Amino acid sequence: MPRSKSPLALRPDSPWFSRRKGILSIDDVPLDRIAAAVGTPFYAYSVTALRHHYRALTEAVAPHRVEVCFAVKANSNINVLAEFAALGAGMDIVSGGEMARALAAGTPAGRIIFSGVGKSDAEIRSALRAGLGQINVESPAELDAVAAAARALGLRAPVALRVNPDVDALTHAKITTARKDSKFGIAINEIPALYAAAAARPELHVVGLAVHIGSQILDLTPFRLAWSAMAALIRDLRAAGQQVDRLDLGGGLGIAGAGGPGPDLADYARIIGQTVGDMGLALTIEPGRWLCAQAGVLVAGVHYLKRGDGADFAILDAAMNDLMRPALYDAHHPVTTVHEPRPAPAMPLVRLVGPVCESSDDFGTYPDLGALRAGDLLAFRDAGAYGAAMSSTYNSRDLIPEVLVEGDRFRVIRRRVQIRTALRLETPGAWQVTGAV
Ligand SMILES: Cc1ncc(COP(=O)(O)O)c(C=O)c1O
Ligand SMILES: N[C@@H](CCCC[NH3+])C(=O)O
Repeated sequence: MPRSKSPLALRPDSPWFSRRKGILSIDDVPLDRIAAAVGTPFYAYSVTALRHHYRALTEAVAPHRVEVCFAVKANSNINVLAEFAALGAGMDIVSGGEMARALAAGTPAGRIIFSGVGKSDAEIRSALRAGLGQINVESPAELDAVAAAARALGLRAPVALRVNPDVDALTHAKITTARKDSKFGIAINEIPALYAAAAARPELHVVGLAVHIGSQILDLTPFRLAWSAMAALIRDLRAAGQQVDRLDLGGGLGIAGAGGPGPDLADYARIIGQTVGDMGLALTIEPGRWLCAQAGVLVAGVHYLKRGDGADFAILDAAMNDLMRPALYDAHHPVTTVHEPRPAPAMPLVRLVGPVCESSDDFGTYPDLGALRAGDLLAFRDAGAYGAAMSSTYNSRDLIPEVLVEGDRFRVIRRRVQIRTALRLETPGAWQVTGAV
């Protein structure tokens, strides 16, 4: 994960975050006003930023006629999905739950792609019944399961085979997905035989191939390698008489930290054009992070300050269950004080931690937040992707609110999910007797 060098700097590429009368605002809404309305911690997303990112990416890839399917896992709030659906996005999903969300958000079934390595029979059946546009199959066993479900339903399943091209995405080891030892996809040398076998099955409509090499990719070279390998594979398949109409290029485009620019969209689009652009393929990309990360913040309150060894602790009301990327991937999110930073005689080192009983409930050390006081609000930037979507109720903590901001208005799109409500839902069942002892 890239580490931010200058967390106080407001990025010039983020016009939706600015200081208004000294208070950090998202679009035209000061973050302390949202805090007063919903309490802290909370997530807030700028609709303007979501739209900006969607339009910038679709325009960049438009010359190559690429369909954009938002990876729902990055931010699965139905209201966020509805914004993308209204802009014309398709969706990339990985579970029955995500399918329900994508459909509820208004995405046409035919524009939904079902990815993922372990789809259940029930999920496959509902995908077929709903008429999803494409099921990306990740193993011969899963291909059999899809064929069996299609046969039972009397339908023809539109499938693509997900290829593992053995390419290192040069990202964090935990989010690289296409090295030889990865659980994802089917080894590239196994594809020709499997493709031919699948194409011969009447209950399958083999539309083409898919690939996804990892996430938070900043160096575009691995994309070039993977997509070139896909182009060569498709040429071989066609030479062997197979029909390959579609290629799903996956997601993975990374965002930069506050310190520097992210990958260049024009370069990304150029690589698509140079590798697979002139093969008469219907192309798709599945971006998640790039479309929504920079549109969102997590706002946390400083609860206590405490002397520490080397750095003082600021104990926040947000924790690893709200934003787990630092604990999981050592990710470092830029942090900005919502108020103007207070000058301090020497800029203190502050370690931002949460209340959860784990030492890894630690957001990292920040050198220049100024003098903090209890009650201050801090904004964790780049939190619009894999923030709320990955949150949990660990330590029986409530799921926190999410807020959508547009211009000078905001609306709550997820209320605080109280553990008390969850308790009511977890009514104990009777023990089942499973056999004689
Ligand atoms: C199959 C697939 N598509 C798309 C994505 C979205 O990735 P990102 O958010 O990095 O664009 C992922 C997540 O890594 C994925 O597994
Ligand atoms: N969840 C990860 C990325 C993995 C995406 C899913 N394959 C993140 O926050 O960076």
